[in-house]
Amino acid sequence: MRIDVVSLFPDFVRQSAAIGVVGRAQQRELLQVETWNPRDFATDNYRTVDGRPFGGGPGMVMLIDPLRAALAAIREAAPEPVHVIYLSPQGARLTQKKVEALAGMPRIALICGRYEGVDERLIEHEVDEELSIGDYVLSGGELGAAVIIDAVGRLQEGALNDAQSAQQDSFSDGLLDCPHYTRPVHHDVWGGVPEVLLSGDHAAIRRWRRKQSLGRTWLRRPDLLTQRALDDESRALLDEFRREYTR
Ligand SMILES: NC(=O)c1ccc(NCc2ccccc2N2CCOCC2)nc1
Repeated sequence: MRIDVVSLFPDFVRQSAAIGVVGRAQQRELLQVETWNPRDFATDNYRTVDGRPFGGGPGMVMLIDPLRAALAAIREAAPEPVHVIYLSPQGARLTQKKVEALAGMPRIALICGRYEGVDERLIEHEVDEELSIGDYVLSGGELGAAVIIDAVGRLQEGALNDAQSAQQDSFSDGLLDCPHYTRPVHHDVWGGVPEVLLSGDHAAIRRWRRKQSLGRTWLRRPDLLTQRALDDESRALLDEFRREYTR
């Protein structure tokens, strides 16, 4: 999968994508991240990329043409069609479901706005999808781009090892994760570890973990539960958790 990023701060995007699982996915050529600076496509001597807003008001707006020229170069750089995404507070909330859809695409381009954003005509004519990583304001779209690169990059076939993809499974079915423990089995300040995890009874451990995921989702994010039907076994486990919890 190829991801092209339009940003006035290409180093930030490149460096954040060069570490960890995503960096390794790039080394293995499971993922390719390229950055494009609109300033390199500005035609005036001052390499201008922003303009004063029509209608007045504070701040500046990113000009159409440097962004349009960067997108043309991106399209030119490889044959596959490009799905163009604009990161902004006005976008649809990014979810794991959306991440999985994006991860299946051959190419996406991410436009990172700075200043007060970009000229609306660029969005109308060049952007396929506007996405937000959450209901808060950032100084630029680059952190959103880094989030998408990570979430999508780690889903590329072969990016995660077996342990990591197992971890992925517990999240990807729309529930919160269960608690995790490691040594010491008894911490002198914070006590012990749930007995079942030391039992070696793998069926019971699986059951306990599923029950914890369901219970935590019910306690912390009940909205996630309304979005998915539970099978009979899960329903029974959650009822058991709820009975124990309210006792
Ligand atoms: N939630 C998100 O995904 C998110 C994304 C970007 C972003 N900022 C860059 C930006 C991009 C587009 C439009 C406006 C702006 N902003 C510029 C600075 O002023 C506020 C508006 N902020 C939050």
